[in-house]
Amino acid sequence: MAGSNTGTRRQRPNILITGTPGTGKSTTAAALAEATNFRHICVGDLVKEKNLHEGWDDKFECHIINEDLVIDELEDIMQGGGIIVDYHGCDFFPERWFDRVVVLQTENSVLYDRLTKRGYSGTKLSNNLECEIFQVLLEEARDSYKEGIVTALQSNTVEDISNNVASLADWIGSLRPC
Ligand SMILES: Nc1ncnc2c1ncn2[C@@H]1O[C@H](COP(=O)(O)OP(=O)(O)O)[C@@H](O)[C@H]1O
Repeated sequence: MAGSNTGTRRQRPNILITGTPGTGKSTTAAALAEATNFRHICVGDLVKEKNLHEGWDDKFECHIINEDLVIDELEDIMQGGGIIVDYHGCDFFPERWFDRVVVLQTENSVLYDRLTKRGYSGTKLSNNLECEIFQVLLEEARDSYKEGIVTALQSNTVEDISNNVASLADWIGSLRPC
């Protein structure tokens, strides 16, 4: 049964897809949601849509997320299971929300191309590349969740996306009651 890691009674698992910006979280989460009929929640979009922030950070060129508001917004939704959350951070979510935490990783030259295409430059570009080089999100995930539920997956090619989605969909299928 889903939720066995957390002691919850969810019929379907919740999955967190995290990683440095540009590693393919949204693309992977959307494809997995389509394959499984799960609901994809992109926390970055949610923060903008529902104003769950405290303004704009000029230095890092992003919204200053209000973590408490995000948790309040999602708490009830997460109880039902079947949610795929994507966000470039993972240490502030309640541990009990997730049955599986996936950290996407991308080779630096590939990530550089993706981020420059997205218009990142200067400090924002170098901060994100460093974040990937030093595996900041993998360490954050390992510090925040039980070892057995954290998986690092490569996300360099379109084939990687298909393989990652297929293996996560298989895992979800394997949890379904007979
Ligand atoms: N594994 C991959 N192979 C090829 N292109 C990818 C891959 N992952 C992401 N991309 C491309 O990189 C860009 C950023 O992907 P996105 O899913 O928005 O990343 P994130 O949500 O982690 O910021 C998109 O143009 C997407 O199509």
